[in-house]
Amino acid sequence: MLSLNDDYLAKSADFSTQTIAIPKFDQSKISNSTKEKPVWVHFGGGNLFRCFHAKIAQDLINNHELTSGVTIAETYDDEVIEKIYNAYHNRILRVVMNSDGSLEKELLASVGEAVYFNQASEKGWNRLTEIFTKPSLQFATFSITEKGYALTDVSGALTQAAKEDIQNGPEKPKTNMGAIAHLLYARYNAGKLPIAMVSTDNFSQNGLKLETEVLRVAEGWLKNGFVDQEFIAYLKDPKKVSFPWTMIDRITPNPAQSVADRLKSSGFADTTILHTKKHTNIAPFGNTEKTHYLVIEDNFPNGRPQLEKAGVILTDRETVNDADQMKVTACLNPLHTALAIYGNLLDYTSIADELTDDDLLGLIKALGYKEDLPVVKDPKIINPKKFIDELITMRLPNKNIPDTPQRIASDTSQKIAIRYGVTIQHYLDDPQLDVTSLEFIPLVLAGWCRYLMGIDDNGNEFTQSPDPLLDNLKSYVAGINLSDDDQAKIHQALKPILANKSIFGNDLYQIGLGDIVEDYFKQLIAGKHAVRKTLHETVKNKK
Ligand SMILES: NC(=O)c1ccc[n+]([C@@H]2O[C@H](COP(=O)([O-])OP(=O)(O)OC[C@H]3O[C@@H](n4cnc5c(N)ncnc54)[C@H](O)[C@@H]3O)[C@@H](O)[C@H]2O)c1
Ligand SMILES: O=P(O)(O)OC[C@@H](O)[C@@H](O)[C@H](O)[C@H](O)CO
Repeated sequence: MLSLNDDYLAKSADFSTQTIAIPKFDQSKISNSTKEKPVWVHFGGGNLFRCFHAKIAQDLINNHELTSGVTIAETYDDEVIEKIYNAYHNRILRVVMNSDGSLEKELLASVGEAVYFNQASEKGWNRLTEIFTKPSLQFATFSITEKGYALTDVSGALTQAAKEDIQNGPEKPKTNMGAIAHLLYARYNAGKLPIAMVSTDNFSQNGLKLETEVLRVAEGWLKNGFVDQEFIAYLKDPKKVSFPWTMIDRITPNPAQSVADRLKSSGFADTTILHTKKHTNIAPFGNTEKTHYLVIEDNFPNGRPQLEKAGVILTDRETVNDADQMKVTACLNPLHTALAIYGNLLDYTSIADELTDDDLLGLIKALGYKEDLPVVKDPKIINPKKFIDELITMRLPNKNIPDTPQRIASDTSQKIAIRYGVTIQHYLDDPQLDVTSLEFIPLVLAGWCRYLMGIDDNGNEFTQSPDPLLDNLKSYVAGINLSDDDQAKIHQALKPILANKSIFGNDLYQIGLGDIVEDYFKQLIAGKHAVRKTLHETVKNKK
């Protein structure tokens, strides 16, 4: 059996027999230069990083475009560093799952160092702080999930941790954004060194969000006398600290047992999937799809490697924003979340299987083509109609991709405003359009309220995916039972959810959608199999 920890250069013939591509470089040299002259730090070493960013770095190192590797900084899950990075010499087996059933395998050794960067670990905290004082550091990327940026709670007020960070100053903040502001303060004190801070998380204007939240902490420190105005000026000077916007697209499911089994039977030993206490599902291997897009605003004040040589599109902010709005708010992620919600209610555990269900296929087609596409601005670099066509006909139905509605349903409360709220806002802003003409977005939002009940369409309980607001949201619908048809009771249960601007971007009642969602919800709870019936009738009538 071959292992990730084997000497891949000495055993290159064995790796070749198993059709595993190997690095063209000596990992120890790259690790040393990463430690001495770090260039690229990545926050959140989860599956997306392992399958996408790490491969970009590997291609650049292979082609001598990058002379040091990536430093992983994990702020959240210490098990990931210890049991997945360090235990395997920071290596990754990346598997691309083609639609013809074949697997493309590559051993990635582009991570040079992996650090648990959390105030609970003095060693990791000091090490990353030191890295941020190095002039060689050019940029940091992030894939820490949408909730990783939060400083406020559901009511829009600062969380307790955020208040404490602002109160206690830059030494040892607890929140991610406080910790990032701490690092930038160290970089400022090291000579106002330049850097690009590049969010690659799935939400519109992700760079702006990162910038706003870091500044929120820093300005709190200014007010409390911990930092001077010059630090704020440094953060706001794009020639010193930039926050480029990005669009990232690559369906990267959690590592799947089916892939582990295929690797094992081909003679690869490291296939144990780890489910951490903090709910990260991760393994020595990562599995991803072939299709991918990474579009980044070209604003790197300390320079950058030739990322375009590894397939990254570098462009201006407007084009990034258009591409991102196209993908995240219209042509992919809203369709994904619709499949996640209805997939759970209808007991699906595979996205590819859902695509064989005419009602679900009809739902995402109606959402994408009828309601989202008309308000999408063409980013020019990717054609929106072709993008949906490719998604619906090739990417989602790929049976070789083990993606699940359960993965996509995690943190839905954090994603609704982005995945549906932006389109709703376009309908509100355009005098030619009528927001109350929308049918499928309200059907999905009603489906989400139905999902919060934790009862599937057969009347059985199902396990909901993790979500920071889940307990709170579930409490509102706790008194609702299947077959309830008391409109006042339904209204009382749904009002605190549907009126919440931080979830939807608007109070849905104020814009005329609240009653439409309530109406669908009433149909969806009409009894067992009412979800199927409502979905079928709504989709059928619109074909
Ligand atoms: N997986 C995909 O298909 C995909 C594609 C495009 C974009 N994305 C973006 O990347 C993000 C991560 O996806 P993934 O597949 O790597 O997920 P994952 O579950 O494999 O990894 C999540 C990573 O984020 C960290 N994390 C989780 N909660 C955190 C918190 N509160 N604060 C800081 N770090 C936290 C985890 O420790 C882990 O490193 C997504 O949320 C999304 O924004 C994912
Ligand atoms: O990663 P999340 O949790 O923001 O969303 C789940 C999926 O919709 C997402 O990961 C997609 O697979 C991805 O956006 C495809 O590029």
